[in-house]
Amino acid sequence: MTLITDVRLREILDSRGNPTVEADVVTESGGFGRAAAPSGASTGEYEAIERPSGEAIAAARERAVPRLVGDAYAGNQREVDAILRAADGTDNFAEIGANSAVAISMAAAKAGADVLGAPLFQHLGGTFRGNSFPTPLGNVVGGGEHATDATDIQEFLAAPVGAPSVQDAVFANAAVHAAVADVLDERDEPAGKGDEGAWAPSVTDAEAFEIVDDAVGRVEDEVGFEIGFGLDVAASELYDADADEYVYSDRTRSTDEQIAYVADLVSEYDLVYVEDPLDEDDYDAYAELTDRTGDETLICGDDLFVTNVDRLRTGIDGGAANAILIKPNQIGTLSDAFDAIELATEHGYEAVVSHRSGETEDATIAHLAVATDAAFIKTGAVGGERTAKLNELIRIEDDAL
Ligand SMILES: C=C(OP(=O)(O)O)C(=O)O
Ligand SMILES: [Mg+2]
Repeated sequence: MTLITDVRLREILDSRGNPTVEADVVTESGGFGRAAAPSGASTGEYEAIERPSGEAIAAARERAVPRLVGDAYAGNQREVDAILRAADGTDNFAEIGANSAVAISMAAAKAGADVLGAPLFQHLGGTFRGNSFPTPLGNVVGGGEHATDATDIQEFLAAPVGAPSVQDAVFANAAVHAAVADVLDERDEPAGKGDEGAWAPSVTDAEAFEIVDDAVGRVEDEVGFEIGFGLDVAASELYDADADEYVYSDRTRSTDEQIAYVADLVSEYDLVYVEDPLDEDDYDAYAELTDRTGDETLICGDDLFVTNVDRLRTGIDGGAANAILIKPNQIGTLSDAFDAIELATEHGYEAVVSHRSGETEDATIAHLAVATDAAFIKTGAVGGERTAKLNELIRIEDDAL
C-alpha cells in the first residue's frame, strides 16, 4: 500500500523570500505527503550541504527519484532514507543537497502516515505518544545573523516551563513577545523584526537582558506560572579563530572570559537554556562550561553537534553540553535525526527540536518533537511560518488531527 509511485519536486518560497525545495510523495494506494526544506542563516560549518534549490531538485530527479519510485515503501522510513543516502553517495548530501533529501524524507513520512490514517507524530513515535509536549522556546528579541544593527547574542528566548498545557505555553510566548513591544515603546526604542519574527532593536545585549527580563516578569504575573528565559548565543558567529577571541560590538572576550560571562548570565538570570555559548570546534570549553553550569541549566549544542551522531558521540565522551538541537535539514533525513535523538536520550542529553531562520508552513517538526518526547521545541513565537508549528502542537494536544 505504501509503495511509492511518484515523487514530485518544485521550488517554492521560504519566509525570507528565497526559493526552497518542496517534495510531494504519492503511494500506490493514493497516500500523499508534502514537505518543504527550511534554510539556515547562522549555519554550522559541519552541516550537510544545502545546494541552490534548482540544482538540488535537478540532481535529486536524476539520482534519487528513479530509485524511490516503484521500489521504496513510504511506510518504511529507514529504507527511504537509506535510498536517499545511497543515491547521493556522499556523507553530507553534497550531490542531491540536504534540502532535496530532507524534503523527500519528510514527505515520505507524511505519505506513510496518510496511508495508515494516523497522525504523523503517531506514525513516527507510536501509539503511546501524544500525551506529553515539548516546552516551546519563543524567540522574542534577536540579532546576530538574523537582523542587522541589533544584539550580538542571536536569540533571547522565553521558556514557559511552568505552563499547564502546550496551548498556555504558546500563548505565553506570544504575550512575552507583545510585552517586549510595550517595554521597547516605554523606553523609546523603535524596533523592526528579525528573520524569525523576534524584535530586533538597536540595543546592547545588556539592555536586551533588562528588556526581556522585564517582559517575562510582567507576563509571569499575568499568567501565574513560571516563565524561564534562555539564549542562543550562536557564538561561532562571534568567534574570530585567528585572534582566538569572541568579538562583541563593545569588547572582545577570550575563551575563559566567554565561559565566565555565560556562567554569570546563567546565575544572574536563572537561565534555563543556553544554546551555542562557545565556538563549534571547542569541545573542551563546552565541557568546562557544562561542568560549571550543567546542574542549573541546559547547555545545548546546535552548530557544535549539527544533529550528527558522530559529533554528538565526541561531545558525550568529553562531557560537552547536556542537550542537543535537532534540525533535520542539518543532517538530511528523519532517520538520522531520530538516531541523534536516541543517542542523546540514552546518555541523558535533552533533545530540542528546532526550526531554521528560513522557514515554510511545513509543520513536520511539531510532530517530530511529540513523537520523540523532546523536552523543548524552538520554533519562534509569532509569524505564520512559526505559528504553523505552534498551532499544530495545539491541535495535537486537542486531539484534533
Ligand atoms: C534557528 C537558528 O538559526 P539558523 O536557522 O539561521 O541556523 C539557530 O541558530 O538555532
Ligand atoms: Mg542555534
